[in-house]
Amino acid sequence: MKLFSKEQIYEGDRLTTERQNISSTDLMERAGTQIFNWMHMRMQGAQVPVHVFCGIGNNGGDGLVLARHLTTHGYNVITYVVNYSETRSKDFLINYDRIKNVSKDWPKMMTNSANFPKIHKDDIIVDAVFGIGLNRPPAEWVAEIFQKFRASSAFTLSIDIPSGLYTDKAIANENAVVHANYTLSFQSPKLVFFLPETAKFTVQWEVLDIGIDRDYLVNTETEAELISKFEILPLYKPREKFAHKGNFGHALIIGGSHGKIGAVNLASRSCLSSGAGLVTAFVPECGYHSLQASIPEVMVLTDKEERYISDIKFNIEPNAIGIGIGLDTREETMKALESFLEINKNNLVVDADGINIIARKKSLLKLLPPQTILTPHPKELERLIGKWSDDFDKLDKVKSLSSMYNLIIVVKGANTVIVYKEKIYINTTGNPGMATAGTGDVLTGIITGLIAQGYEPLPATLFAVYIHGRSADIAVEDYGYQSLIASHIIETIGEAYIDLFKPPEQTTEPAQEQEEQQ
Ligand SMILES: NC(=O)C1=CN([C@@H]2O[C@H](COP(=O)(O)OP(=O)(O)OC[C@H]3O[C@@H](n4cnc5c(N)ncnc54)[C@H](O)[C@@H]3O)[C@@H](O)[C@H]2O)[C@@H](O)CC1
Ligand SMILES: Nc1ncnc2c1ncn2[C@@H]1O[C@H](COP(=O)(O)OP(=O)(O)O)[C@@H](O)[C@H]1O
Ligand SMILES: [K+]
Repeated sequence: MKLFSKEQIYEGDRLTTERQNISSTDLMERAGTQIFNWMHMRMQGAQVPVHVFCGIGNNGGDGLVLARHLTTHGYNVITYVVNYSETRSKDFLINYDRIKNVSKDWPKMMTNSANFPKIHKDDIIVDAVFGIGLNRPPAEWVAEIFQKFRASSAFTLSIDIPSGLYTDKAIANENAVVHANYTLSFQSPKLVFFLPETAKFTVQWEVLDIGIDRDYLVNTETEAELISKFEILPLYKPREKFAHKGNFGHALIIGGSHGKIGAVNLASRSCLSSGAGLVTAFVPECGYHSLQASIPEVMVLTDKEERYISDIKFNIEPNAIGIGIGLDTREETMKALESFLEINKNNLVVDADGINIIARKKSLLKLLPPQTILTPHPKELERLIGKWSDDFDKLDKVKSLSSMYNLIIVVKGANTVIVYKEKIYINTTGNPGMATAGTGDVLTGIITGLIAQGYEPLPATLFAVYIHGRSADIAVEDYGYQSLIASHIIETIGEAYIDLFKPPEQTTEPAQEQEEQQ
């Protein structure tokens, strides 16, 4: 699913009115009516007090349309205008007149937080104060109103975006943002719903279709894209009946040191389970027996050193190499990695200590082959790009590193973000059960396995991140967040593949729940 920028959304609105020959007021009517339909379907006329707080722009206009329909359908609705500016939008004013025609209870004007009404925790708050037009911090009294929403504990439904969030930059003050239980977003979810610092402002979100011009939606390239089954399924490479293991490539996993051979075990097993034809592990001598005994399917090559890797030499011709897991960062291993990179021409996935070594010696970056994949967790990323001031700054820094060295960078975490040059892909699978040792090693194995069997680096990365999270989502059903371990994720890779071909359970766009609330 494309994530449109604020400018693209405004342009889509404008083009829609032009091509469908409707006014912006008509489009607002559609938007507000969609919100009303959504509430009406769920409330079925219930007389719970609904407090609709409207700003003075078009987001407020949506709120007024909603309040009018709620009123005419007999709901118990109280409407407020949070009068933060005298510059009211045209469509706000039109709808302000329209609501006055259907009710004797005109919207209550608020110019400070002192006249905030009493709101019971079982009431409903609709937040239509700011939409995507927010361009500077809300006034202090408006922020106080947002805090009063929260203090009331009433269910809070935000229209389009929780008020106080920008679409394209970080917030300055967490207290000046509405904490929504649910956000109904027009046409496309907003990027900030997925970033660590701002995802928490809405527990769930859902997209409402307001009939924006189809051609525009289909043909407009966005900088960000949400990755779910719909995007992944077309990347899948089916197997032919007469295929043999030679068709699915040879993957090489290089890593391990004394006490960290398990990382190579996990990556090699997940590499096999992702479908690679052959998998070889290259480890220090101490890893030989445990690997041979525990995964008979994997071939093992060893370094001459017992406890660490000192010289990466092999007599096979792999199609893809995953390197760095459990590797250690001692001097000898750093040198071995550098010598290897100087001669390597293979597709590479670099993880863990592989990244730490590169972060220590940045000149190694230029030795990486085109479209090398780096899979840093937050600490490794910080070593690589330095500290960032906020999520947007982080993404900018990752994009410039990716562009400068032609790298695919997997920023791991809840909603893993894959960055390639200026484009970002946000994964939708995965859960907090994955915050456990070794799950990153599993991801490295899957990406390497997919490249080995013929996937191009970028599709391989998207596919792997999706499947890795999906496997964990399947496994967590049996194990729960606490007892899920990396090996369980490997065991469910098969089910995650099969799941790709199951029809979706819901026909409409499901609501998306932020993980922290589960
Ligand atoms: N453009 C359209 O045709 C449609 C717009 N829609 C709604 O319109 C919203 C965007 O509306 P607007 O562009 O009017 O913007 P908002 O309603 O988000 O904000 C209103 C205006 O307040 C001003 N402002 C921004 N930050 C402020 C601050 N901190 N203090 C005081 N004033 C501030 C800005 O001039 C801004 O335009 C969307 O989020 C969506 O809800 C929907 O009705 C669908 C159709
Ligand atoms: N809260 C979370 N929600 C979803 N995915 C998560 C969460 N925490 C961690 N993960 C995923 O688990 C993996 C952890 O990788 P990493 O930190 O490298 O683990 P390790 O180094 O132990 O192998 C990443 O793929 C990351 O995206
Ligand atoms: K809002």
